[in-house]
Amino acid sequence: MKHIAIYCSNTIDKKQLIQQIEKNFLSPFICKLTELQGEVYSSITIDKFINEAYKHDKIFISTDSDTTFEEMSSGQQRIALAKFIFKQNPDYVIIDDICSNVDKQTLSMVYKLFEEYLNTCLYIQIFSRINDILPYVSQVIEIDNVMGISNVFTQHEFLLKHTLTDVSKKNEYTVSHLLSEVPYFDPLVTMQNVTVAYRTKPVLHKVKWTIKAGEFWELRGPIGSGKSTLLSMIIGDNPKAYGQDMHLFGRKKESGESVWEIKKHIGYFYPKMMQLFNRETSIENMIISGFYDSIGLYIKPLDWQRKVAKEWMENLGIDYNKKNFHELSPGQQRIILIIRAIVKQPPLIILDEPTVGLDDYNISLFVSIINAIAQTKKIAIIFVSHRKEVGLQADYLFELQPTEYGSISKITKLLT
Ligand SMILES: Nc1ncnc2c1ncn2[C@@H]1O[C@H](COP(=O)(O)OP(=O)(O)OP(=O)(O)O)[C@@H](O)[C@H]1O
Repeated sequence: MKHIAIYCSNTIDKKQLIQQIEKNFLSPFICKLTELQGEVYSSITIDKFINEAYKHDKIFISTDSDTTFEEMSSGQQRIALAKFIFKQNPDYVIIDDICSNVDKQTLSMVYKLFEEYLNTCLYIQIFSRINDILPYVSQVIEIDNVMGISNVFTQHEFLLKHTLTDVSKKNEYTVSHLLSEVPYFDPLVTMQNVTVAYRTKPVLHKVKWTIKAGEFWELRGPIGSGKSTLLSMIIGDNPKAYGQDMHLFGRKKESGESVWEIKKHIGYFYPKMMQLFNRETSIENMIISGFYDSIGLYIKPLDWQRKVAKEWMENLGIDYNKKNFHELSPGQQRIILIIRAIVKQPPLIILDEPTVGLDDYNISLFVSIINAIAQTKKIAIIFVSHRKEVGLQADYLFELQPTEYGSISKITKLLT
């Protein structure tokens, strides 16, 4: 079987690309796919199944446990999708962004599963990070930003070209001039013996965490270990936070604060946010909505807010030349949403898997933005990723380690 890969930047609309592939976009290189049975391993498929399940009240992917597909963590959904795909006996699988959302151990399980069908199933990989290329891909097709084929390589030629070119073009920023007064709390967050279970399933066990002003934290843990659960309790979106020993921004939890009072002090990004934007909004308004903690802007922006948004975009060299947020690719949208999280200069920024779907260039852009903010020591950052992003200079590592009672926490000071 001659497996093939498409290398593209994150400006490409993957949904459209997948549709094109299904309609024989690659027919000069592989057999006609329209006559074959195909599946798509992608977060796009996961979102589609979840939407369909809500709309039709129907289960598309059943699970082995009593957790539904929608309730699963993003990594758990990835494995469930991979298993589901091979049960359909596909002739081909389009594999989009194979390394995202899973920890190392789970990724090797996914690799193994794909390797099992290597000789009977055709793989078409879509990737945006050079190191993600699957070893058994023989041909690589590079496409440009308008989905035209710009180069065709063997894997060896492709790797040779990209190791010779410096893909991680270094971006160096200073942002201290963009940050004026950041509200100061000491500490910002404390958690004592936080213990959470969903139905009978323990998730967090006696977790302790103190986050002080200006600290940069990396939060890691295997899939399903409770990272998003923990963050949603800080953000104020999870009812499990009630009854816990938590102090947020100088106040004990449940001392009469509203969710909006908490959100005022936090800028955040989490992957599911991408699905919440269903109105047409300009890029500028999307950034400014960060001042209001709304998703999209529903009132006229003030002049000073427009000025701040413009300064951030200019400082970071963002010129997508398009006015509508929806016209951007998911990768570009992520960068805009990260600026949206920063723009109000909150004392705490929470970024849950912000680099998923970004290409090598935008990862390096992201790393520089975050390092520049961290260096000001004014804003605390919590960054979650299964991948170690080269160059990111966190001060502390907060790890969740699963046990039979739920995940326990471990803190390590990092040497940067
Ligand atoms: N609403 C819910 N109902 C039932 N179980 C849930 C719910 N939300 C989360 N869970 C379960 O809690 C556990 C922790 O999920 P969480 O999303 O916090 O993990 P995570 O560490 O962020 O995982 P990942 O790295 O895969 O994103 C998972 O086993 C998940 O299935």
